[in-house]
Amino acid sequence: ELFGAELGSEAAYTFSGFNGAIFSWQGCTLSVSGDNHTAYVAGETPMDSYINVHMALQQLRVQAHNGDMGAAPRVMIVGPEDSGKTSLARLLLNYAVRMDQKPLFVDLDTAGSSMTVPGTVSVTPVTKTIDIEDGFMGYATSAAVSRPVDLPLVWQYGHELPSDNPVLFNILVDKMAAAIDKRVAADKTAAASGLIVDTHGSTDISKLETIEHAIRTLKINTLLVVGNERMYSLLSNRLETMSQGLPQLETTAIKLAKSGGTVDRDAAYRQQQTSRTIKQYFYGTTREPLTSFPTVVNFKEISVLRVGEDVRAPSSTLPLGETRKLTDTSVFEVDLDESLFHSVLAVTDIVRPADFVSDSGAADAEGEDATKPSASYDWNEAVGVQAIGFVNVSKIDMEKKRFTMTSPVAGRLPKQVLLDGYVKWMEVV
Ligand SMILES: Nc1ncnc2c1ncn2[C@@H]1O[C@H](COP(=O)(O)OP(=O)(O)OP(=O)(O)O)[C@@H](O)[C@H]1O
Repeated sequence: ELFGAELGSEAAYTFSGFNGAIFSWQGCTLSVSGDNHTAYVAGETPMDSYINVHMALQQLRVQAHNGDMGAAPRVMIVGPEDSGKTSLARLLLNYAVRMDQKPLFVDLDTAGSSMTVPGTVSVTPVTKTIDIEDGFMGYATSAAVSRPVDLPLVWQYGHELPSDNPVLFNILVDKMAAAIDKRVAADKTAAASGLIVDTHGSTDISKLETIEHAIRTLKINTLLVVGNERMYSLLSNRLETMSQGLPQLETTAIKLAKSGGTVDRDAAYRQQQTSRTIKQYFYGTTREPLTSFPTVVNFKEISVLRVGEDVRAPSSTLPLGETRKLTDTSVFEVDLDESLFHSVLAVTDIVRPADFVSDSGAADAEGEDATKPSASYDWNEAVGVQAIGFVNVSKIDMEKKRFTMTSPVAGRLPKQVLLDGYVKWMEVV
């Protein structure tokens, strides 16, 4: 198995830019070939404890299928960076699917989004095992091609870490919880199968307020703490305090060991993986390629918004003694200029008034504060709006005041209001 998905015997699989562990319950012979690989046989594995967790979750699902809906496992995985949280989520999802369950995968790992571009949060119904070679993006791509009901629901957060803008992050989790409630009300199997929530890696207890909010909002009943004793102990205490204020919240924390094989990724490796994920969003995977199309858009046809403090104006640039007032959910109209080059923007379904004249005015606003809120229109509906897709700004013509945007959907941009993100991506031909 690879993270819970069964490998075929005598089958060949191709991996690139990937680390992982192949596990066998009975032993097997593997033939490995290719460049730059480090293949070894591990002596120790936490797989026994992982399968025990799966069996316990499965029992809860059976209870839920038998009518005790409150038992449905709502699992959140937390732990330090590179402790194997996403891999454990993948394993638990795969085991659930192999037992005919339909869990929801909630991705709160904003910097390392698995199913779509980074800087987002998403929820995806998982009805098939996660692609062995192409992972979560392979799952999302095949959903885009042939199973639209399994496509993720995505919200553009636009910042790297949950702690960058906790107010906005919590609003998005609330929106997501409402979408999940709707989904599980309409699908009993999904409701009983529960959720698996992946989170951003952190051990900084002072930054765990977003985790606590998500535990409450997503009604998490099982908290898996991977690879950090101290975090387990602190969170167990916090859960006790939280349940005093919220008696209906019963969350059990379980401590799990990190797999010895997990790889500590440096910034360059993470960057490479981010770039690969974005490329797969626009161009699919080797087995399921997608086509992206360039679309030319005039500045006056679109508005690009940003929710929360603008990253281009750091606090360090303020006059001495002045502090920035965090206006976490203020909506800013971003100036249309070269700073948007290579940006990955979310397409929203916000309708711009027909007579709207953008005050971002591109070069006209030169020298002005790029973060000034738009005076001409109240964009508040942009807070917590769902992303219906993403485009990449691949060219900017300042003279003719137009962008070329790459989009996996052909034709004109369907809507004119876009949300800025934090990632930049340059297509390398
Ligand atoms: N048992 C294993 N053997 C080898 N590689 C592994 C194993 N488990 C995970 N990995 C690899 O280690 C890296 C980190 O794992 P993973 O992404 O699951 O960690 P994470 O805790 O989710 O990270 P993040 O800090 O992004 O939240 C990934 O490249 C993953 O493919």
